[in-house]
Amino acid sequence: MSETIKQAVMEQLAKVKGPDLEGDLVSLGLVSDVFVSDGRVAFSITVPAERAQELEPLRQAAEKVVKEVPGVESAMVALTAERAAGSAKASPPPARPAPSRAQIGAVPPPMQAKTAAPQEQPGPKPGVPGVKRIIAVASGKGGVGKSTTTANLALGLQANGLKVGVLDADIYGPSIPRLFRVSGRPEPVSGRILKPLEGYGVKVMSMGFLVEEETPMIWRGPMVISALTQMLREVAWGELDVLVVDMPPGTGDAQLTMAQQVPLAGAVIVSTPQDLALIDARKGLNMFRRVDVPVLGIVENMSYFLCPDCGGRHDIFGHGGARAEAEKLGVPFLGEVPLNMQIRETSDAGTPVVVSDPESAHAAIYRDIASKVMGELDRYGADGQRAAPSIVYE
Ligand SMILES: Nc1ncnc2c1ncn2[C@@H]1O[C@H](COP(=O)(O)OP(=O)(O)OP(=O)(O)O)[C@@H](O)[C@H]1O
Repeated sequence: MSETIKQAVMEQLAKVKGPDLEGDLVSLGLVSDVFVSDGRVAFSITVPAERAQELEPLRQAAEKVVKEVPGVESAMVALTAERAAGSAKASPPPARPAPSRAQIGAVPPPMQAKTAAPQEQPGPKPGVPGVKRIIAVASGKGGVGKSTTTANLALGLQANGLKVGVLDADIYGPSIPRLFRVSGRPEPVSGRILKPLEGYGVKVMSMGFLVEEETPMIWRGPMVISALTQMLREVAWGELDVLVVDMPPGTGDAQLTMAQQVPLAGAVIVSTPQDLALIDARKGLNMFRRVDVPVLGIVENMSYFLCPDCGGRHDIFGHGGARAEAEKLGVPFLGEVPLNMQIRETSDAGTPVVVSDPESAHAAIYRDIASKVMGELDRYGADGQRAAPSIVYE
């Protein structure tokens, strides 16, 4: 069945003209392997990185024709950049005679990824040697302070005596390099294995190290998943008590597949108190429950505003929503972080408050959240499977 669909998909794609309206996507060799699973189709089209935005209509056209194939329920089409080996910049794709595996744009040769089918196989998830626990920090939508929380939580765990690493999987806007003030390219230690960079004693690996800043964030779907698995498994993490994964915001297919493929011991959901963010947070919660990953709790970020002038506390976003929601949903409430200039300035300057002002009340809040996360982790096995809640709330 899936072979028939695959063939029909290729036939449809052969009707779509290439980026310069010469030839078609298939004969130009721009289509990656096509993955088919339960009516879900995923593939990528290779384009020059600098033309990604301009070629969005091409992506949409390909998606549209593929959805017309009988038996196809959804199509995940990604534009990926191809680059010359050893070069950081994407180069125009050479015409190829036949469809070939697409390469991940801007990934240096040791990281070049094989494509992987999203959601095709849950299978056993092997752990990462030396890493005791992997946890995800997620948010239902962007801009809620997920990366700021990831960085300060990781540093809080370290302040509580743990050996910690951070894997920045937020491909849409990797902010971990900035938060830890680390840059450069990870060097290979042996073969394909890369050495993570280090900031404030925390080992850090990020998609941001592997792409040029100006490279459009066009990595989506299956490409991203395989890059993520390689960042997990082809990085010399060494001995870690906890590896904290900063997930991309949202609850789409890419996030679900990540949640499925990474051997997670648990997930922390970051939300602002607004209703909308909470609805999104609830979606995030359900996403992890669907794949049997325990939700370790919810952090309410930008919970309230302490006025530096009058000293008054202002619940500008209607504080308390996340605590009530957590109680309703039966997940731990990990703490509330105020909307605060110091948190913002220290994050944006790459000196998160837990390290730059450890005596401050804000640093204490993050350490407390870290302690609660540790307490929750103790309740589950390293694979997060034992005693994972199975109820999905709608
Ligand atoms: N508690 C806070 N008080 C003040 N500013 C904050 C707080 N938390 C985060 N910020 C600021 O909000 C902005 C967004 O934060 P951050 O990048 O952590 O969010 P995010 O959810 O990871 O965003 P994205 O989804 O876009 O990656 C940053 O400028 C950060 O400094």
